Amino acid sequence: MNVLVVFASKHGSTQQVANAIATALRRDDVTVQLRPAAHAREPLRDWDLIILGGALYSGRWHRDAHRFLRRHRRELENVPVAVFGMGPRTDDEDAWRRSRAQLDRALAKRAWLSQVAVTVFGGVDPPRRARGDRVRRDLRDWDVIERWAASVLSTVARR
Ligand SMILES: Cc1cc2nc3c(=O)[nH]c(=O)nc-3n(C[C@H](O)[C@H](O)[C@H](O)COP(=O)(O)O)c2cc1C
Repeated sequence: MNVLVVFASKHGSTQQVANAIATALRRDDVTVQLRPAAHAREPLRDWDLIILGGALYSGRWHRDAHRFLRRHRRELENVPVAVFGMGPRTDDEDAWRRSRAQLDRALAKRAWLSQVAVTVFGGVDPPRRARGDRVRRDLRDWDVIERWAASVLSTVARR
């Protein structure tokens, strides 16, 4: 299976998640390419699955993720796409629900997308310049991320 993992990241945490997904898929003998959304400009051909992840900022999904979907709309209509957003930095239900609602709102404009999975992963505080600041919060759960990648793969393999 050929999988393209595309990410839209500002401070790198979404890129790290995309990287972990690519690594997990490769362990399953999947051929994976990993690209920043802003550089994924060539026509999309021969992908069995595309995984698109983007950070949420101020209620909006990263614009490179939106641009990727706009730019490739025609080609994406027939490819299964799994989507993830990043992410709440406090582990409470409201924060998770808010982030999920933001991602759902972003995707509502893309009814044509063949979504096979949509999820939100925990986020990470941006790097701080000032010393002595409190510890960066990191709500990423790498087991959850790997399990999600595996479940997406089996969903697509069953189709
Ligand atoms: C200024 C700012 C605004 C943010 N707004 C949101 C938001 O509206 N919804 C959300 O789920 N996460 C929000 N986040 C959390 C980011 O999505 C999280 O930090 C993520 O890990 C950033 O990804 P990146 O490191 O790939 O840029 C915000 C973070 C910052 C610093």
